[in-house]
Amino acid sequence: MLTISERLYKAAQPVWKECHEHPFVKGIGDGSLTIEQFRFYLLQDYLYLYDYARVFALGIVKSKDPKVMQLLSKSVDNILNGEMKIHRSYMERLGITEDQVFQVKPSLKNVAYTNYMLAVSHAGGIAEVLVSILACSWSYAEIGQVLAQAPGAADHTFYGEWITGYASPEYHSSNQALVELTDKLLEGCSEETYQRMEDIFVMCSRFELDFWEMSWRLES
Ligand SMILES: Cc1ncc(CO)c(N)n1
Repeated sequence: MLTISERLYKAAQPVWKECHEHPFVKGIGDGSLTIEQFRFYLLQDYLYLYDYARVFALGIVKSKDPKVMQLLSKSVDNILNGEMKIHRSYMERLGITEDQVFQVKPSLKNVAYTNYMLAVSHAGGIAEVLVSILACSWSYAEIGQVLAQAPGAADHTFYGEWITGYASPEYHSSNQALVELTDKLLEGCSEETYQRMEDIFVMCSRFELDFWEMSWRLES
């Protein structure tokens, strides 16, 4: 019998495969991505991450389990003060200040994605919150790992830092904790509930693909 997370993973495979094959993702891996495209992505992703952190914070509000609250508050800290260090480091390298990022308007697809996660999480319970963040976290952990396996990719002078960040044991283990928590929260759930979760997971995976595509095309 598959666990809930294994079922979700399987359901999203066609979309994840497209993410792995996307020229933006491949371009980070082989260093062929233009700095202009990466810069566009970086600014949009920086704005994205503040809302992403808000979704985790909503999970703290929705949870009654102190252990879950602790895990989610650690995740909020990991995003705002860990993951975003990668972005801040690239901003420094590219001469972009935080004030300048906040003058950038979030793109249509960026807003659509974060508003979807926030709406699902506001309307739902802790399980909806977890599942709506899981595709983001898990797909990045997998992309980081896959890209880091290519010889020299993690040592690339520009994209190496991004790859190393998402391939790190810290990122892997914080994602693993989210996968395990999702399984725990949804263990033995009804088929109806599972289907609702699958819809959320697949929708977020499609938004992930859209985010790569939007960044590739500089679509604001
Ligand atoms: C769009 C997007 N999805 C997921 C992650 C991983 O946190 C990220 N940084 N950006």
